[in-house]
Amino acid sequence: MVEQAVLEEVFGDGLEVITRYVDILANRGIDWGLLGPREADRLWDRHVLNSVAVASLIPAEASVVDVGSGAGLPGIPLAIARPDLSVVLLESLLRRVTFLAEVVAELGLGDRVRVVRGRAEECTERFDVVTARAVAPLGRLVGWADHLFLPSGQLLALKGSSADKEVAEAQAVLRKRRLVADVQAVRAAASLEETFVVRVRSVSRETRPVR
Ligand SMILES: C[S@@+](CC[C@H](N)C(=O)[O-])C[C@H]1O[C@@H](n2cnc3c(N)ncnc32)[C@H](O)[C@@H]1O
Repeated sequence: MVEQAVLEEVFGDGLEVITRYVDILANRGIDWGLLGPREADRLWDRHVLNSVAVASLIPAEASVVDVGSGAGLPGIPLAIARPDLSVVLLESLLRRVTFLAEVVAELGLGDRVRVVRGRAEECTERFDVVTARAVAPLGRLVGWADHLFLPSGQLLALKGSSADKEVAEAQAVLRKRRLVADVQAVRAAASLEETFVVRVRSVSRETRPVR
């Protein structure tokens, strides 16, 4: 069980809202089949805090699109932990979009969080940051979503222990698209276990001269 003090450190004024979200996941999320029944006991650490670990890589006031958001991970915990962000939850399946729209309204996040139904490949908006968790292997994900981030932006794929292997396997796709990837170790709070995020950026951004 995660200590209350850690949750306060991570979510600050958003603690009551994230607690309501976890309660929704534990009930409606499982009833609707969006999460397996065995996830009920590990929602905080395996899902919510794992999602928020990526926050340290996201610049202030960024626009974020969470591709394949499912039940709202990582997009909803990120939006609650980081009130400076504006977040689009992009999801292709109608049932999940219906769930997301209900939850965003109930949690009062509608001014900063927008739910969009569609496939990443077909989305024409651009964002500072693309997030994705448990959506597709890195090479395929990059093919679907690299047009979604601005030239100065980045794609952050929450990959955990498979991060290095996925980067190695995606090298051909990355080179072809003039992208570079590195693996960042992140954690939601100093006392929590680290996880690994693949950060994908454009080569031109990496080599741009510093003025
Ligand atoms: C395994 S779920 C993961 C959901 C959530 N990100 C999580 O970590 O729990 C993958 C989700 O991605 C969605 N998805 C798959 N391909 C997609 C695409 N090309 N564009 C948008 N959503 C997609 C699926 O409908 C599904 O909800």
